[in-house]
Amino acid sequence: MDWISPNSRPHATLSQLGRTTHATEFVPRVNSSSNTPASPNFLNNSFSSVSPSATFHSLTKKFDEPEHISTGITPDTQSPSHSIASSPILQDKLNSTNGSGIMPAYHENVGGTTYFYQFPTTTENNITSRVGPVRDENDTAISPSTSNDYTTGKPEPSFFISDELKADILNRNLLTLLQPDPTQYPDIPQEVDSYHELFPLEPISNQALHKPHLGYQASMYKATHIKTGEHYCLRRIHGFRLQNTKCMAFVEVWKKLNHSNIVTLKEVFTTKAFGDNSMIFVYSYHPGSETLLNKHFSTDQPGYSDPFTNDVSTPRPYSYQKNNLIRHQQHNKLPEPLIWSYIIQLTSALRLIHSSTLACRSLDPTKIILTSKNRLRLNCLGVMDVIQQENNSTINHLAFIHHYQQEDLTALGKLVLALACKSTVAIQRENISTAIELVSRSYTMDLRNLIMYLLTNQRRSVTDLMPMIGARFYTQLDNLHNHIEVLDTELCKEIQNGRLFRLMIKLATINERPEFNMESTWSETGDRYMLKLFRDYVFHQVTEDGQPWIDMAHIVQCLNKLDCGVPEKICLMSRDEQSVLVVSYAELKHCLEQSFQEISNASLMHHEMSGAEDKL
Ligand SMILES: Nc1ncnc2c1ncn2[C@@H]1O[C@H](COP(=O)(O)OP(=O)(O)OP(=O)(O)O)[C@@H](O)[C@H]1O
Repeated sequence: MDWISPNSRPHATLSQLGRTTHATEFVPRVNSSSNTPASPNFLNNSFSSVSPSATFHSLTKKFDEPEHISTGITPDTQSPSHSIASSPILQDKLNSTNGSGIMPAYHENVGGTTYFYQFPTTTENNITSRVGPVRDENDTAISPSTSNDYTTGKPEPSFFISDELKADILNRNLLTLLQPDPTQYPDIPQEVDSYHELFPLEPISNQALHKPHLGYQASMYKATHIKTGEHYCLRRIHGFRLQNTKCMAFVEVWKKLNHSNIVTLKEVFTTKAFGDNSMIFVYSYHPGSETLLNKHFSTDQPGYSDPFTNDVSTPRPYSYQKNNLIRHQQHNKLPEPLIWSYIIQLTSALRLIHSSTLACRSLDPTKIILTSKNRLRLNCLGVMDVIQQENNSTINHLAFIHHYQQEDLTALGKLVLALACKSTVAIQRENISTAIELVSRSYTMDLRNLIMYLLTNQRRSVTDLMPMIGARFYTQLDNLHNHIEVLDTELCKEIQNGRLFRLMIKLATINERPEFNMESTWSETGDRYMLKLFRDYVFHQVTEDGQPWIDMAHIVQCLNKLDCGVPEKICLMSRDEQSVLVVSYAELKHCLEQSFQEISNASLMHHEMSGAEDKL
């Protein structure tokens, strides 16, 4: 560190000054005052190690290759003057040295050859306009991942998570945090067992006639666990009185099932909180999910109509109906890879269920939920076991498991047929042969054979389906791995951002702290003064005409270098321009750690707040 104007840095200690290493590496001349120890040849000297690309193209490069900066593990430590090039404050000062407003020339010796460079004029080199897009504070302009690079088809690199993923995550967070309006839902209890903040996931009215579980009415709520704050999905079976606890044996087995295509059952209990005897099944909550019925068979979707539904008011000849079906199928059919993806996920879940001596027993489009990227999960598992055990307590349901498993496979066949015809009516007995014919016309024989196997064979097993799926399994696996890779890349970015965020917490905790240890000027003196100037250097740069200059690349690069504590030196200037410090990132890092440690220790001592430092 070089101390250029001592009078404006009151409390610098000798030891701090003594930490200075190889200070002559970069000695800027900020003004021409006689007490400045800089050499008259400073401009030439100071840029002697600059490579042209690192100077003139630094900003462009940063935007071209932001990943290098955001990862920042090995920041460029070779070009101290890079800091000057990217600092309009210093450029301003350097401009003023020749009074012409044009940056002076400098030269560089590379392998014995001297290259001469001249800074572009201010208008050409208008930093603000060069970095114009970054001025969007919502980072939309600096995170070009929103827009694809249409020439290459690849998303442009960004410092931040992609907009699509961000929107998906934010949407899920939003749905998770939704709070019920008590005036809108006065009948919903405040608390149900260990859960509160119940929020209905479907309209509650008009449900009295809708009895999806063997004649029992059901409703679905999002809820928060009182103790853990975690979110769950409560399926309430209305008016259900549990007489014996035999069924709990099933519940225990279901609770142990953990599979990526199953909505996990957490617990089951009875309650009178709703004013009746209700049975509550607690499931994991998957925000933003919709049922398969809603996704592919809902008449609410614009343009959807079930092709197998006849208009009874205008009867048509059979040939007309058939042609109509074929035409409809050609225009509306689901892509075959999507159907196979569903088959793979469903059979994967069924495989685990059946091998656990259980049966799904509710394999229909209302009991399958979908989240983004066509992730499918079997829902409401265990409900049928509990209800049926209660209704027929004398029957040994375990003995019927094989039969139920066969029913699952028939249900799977019907579901695949319904998907392939995009019709829930297609699976009615009178429509099945037409539906199969449609599938033969529109899809591969493999799909038809799978449906036929499931709908016609007597003794079937889910493992028999694996050879029929065949190499499509590899495609599914490949897609998943590719998706994991995308998420991994996004996660890497956010890890780096988290690292910089922790660094900024430290800086912000120290900067402008009004009083510490009875010292009112603590944050303005000693090591902290350097950090204050550094904060200005990173965040408060202005252009020559005093306009704010915001360059994400500059900010990220500076923070990365600080985090690494590289030996590169930068020139910090006070706002009154009376003092200039030449200091290395290593020294700044040391100051930051020491100052934060001081605050952290005091905080622990006085408030017994644990682990602020460890967490950071
Ligand atoms: N585990 C869950 N996590 C998040 N949302 C869920 C979950 N289970 C269901 N949902 C959502 O709750 C809503 C209602 O689910 P429900 O199972 O009651 O569907 P439904 O079509 O009304 O079926 P039913 O005829 O059985 O009532 C659906 O929008 C569904 O996506």
